[in-house]
Amino acid sequence: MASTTPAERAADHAIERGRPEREERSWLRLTEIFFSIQGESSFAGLPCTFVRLSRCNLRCTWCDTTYSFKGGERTEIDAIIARLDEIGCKVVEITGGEPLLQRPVHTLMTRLCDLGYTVLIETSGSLDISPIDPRVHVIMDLKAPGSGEVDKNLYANIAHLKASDEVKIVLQDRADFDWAIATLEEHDVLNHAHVIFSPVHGELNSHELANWILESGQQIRLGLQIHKFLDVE
Ligand SMILES: C[S@@+](CC[C@H](N)C(=O)[O-])C[C@H]1O[C@@H](n2cnc3c(N)ncnc32)[C@H](O)[C@@H]1O
Ligand SMILES: Nc1nc2[nH]cc(C(=O)O)c2c(=O)[nH]1
Ligand code: SF4
Ligand SMILES: [Mg+2]
Repeated sequence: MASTTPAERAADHAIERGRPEREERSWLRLTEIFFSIQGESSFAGLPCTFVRLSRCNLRCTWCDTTYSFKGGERTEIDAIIARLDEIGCKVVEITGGEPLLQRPVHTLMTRLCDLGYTVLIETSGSLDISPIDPRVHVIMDLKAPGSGEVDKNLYANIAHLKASDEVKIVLQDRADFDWAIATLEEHDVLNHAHVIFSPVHGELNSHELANWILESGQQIRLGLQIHKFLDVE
C-alpha cells in the first residue's frame, strides 16, 4: 500500500461518500482483477481482463456488484499494469463500482492505451465522460426508472460519445422499455452511438424483450449477460 498525504486521504474520503475526486495520485482503490469471457457489450464472448474499481455514487435497485461499494485495496497503478501484463490478455475492461469516481483512472487508461491494450470502460453515465482518453471504447449506461437512479443520468455525456461507443440501458419491465425508447428519441441517441438493451438478469424475460425490440423497428442490440449463463465471474 502507498503511503498517503493529507490530500490523498481527503480524496479517498470523497469517493467513500460517492463524490468524484480530482486528486491525481499513483494508486486506485481496487476491488478485483480477473480474467474471464466478456459477458456484455459488442465485445461479448471475447477473452478479457477486468479491473473492478471500488465504490459507487449510485445504488441501482438490481445491482449485481454491491460488493464493490465498500473497501477496496489501495493499489499502485504500476502494480495493476504489472498484473495485466502477467495475465497477458490485450483486451481490458475498467469497471466497478463506478470507475470514473477516481481521478487516476484516466492515468491508468492512457498508460494502457500507450502500451497497446484495447481498453473498454463500463460507466453508469452519471459522471462526466469528456476527460476519457479518445482511444478508450466507452460503454455508457443510461439508468431507467426501475433502477431508482434515473435522475442521475447526465445527458450532456451523449454529445461526447464516439460513433463506435455504446449506450446500454438495463430494463426491469415494460415501463422501463417505453421510457428507454422515448429517451433514445428525445436525445437522438441512435445517431451518436450503438445502443444495447439488456434485461435485469432473472427479472425481465429475455424473449419478451427480444420481441419488444423487433416490434420497435429500431437497430437496438439485445444484450444478455453471457457470463451468468456460463456461471463464471
Ligand atoms: C456493475 S456495473 C459497473 C459499471 C457502472 N457502475 C455501470 O453501472 O455501468 C456493470 C454493468 O452491469 C450492469 N448490471 C448490474 N446489475 C445487473 C443486473 N442485475 N442485470 C443486468 N445488468 C446488470 C450495469 O447496468 C452495468 O451496465
Ligand atoms: N464476465 C463478465 N463480463 C462483464 N462485462 C461487464 C461486467 C461488469 O461487471 O462491468 C462483467 C462482469 O462482471 N463479468
Ligand atoms: S451504477 Fe453500476 S455499480 Fe453502481 S449501483 Fe448501479 S449498476 Fe451497480
Ligand atoms: Mg458484472
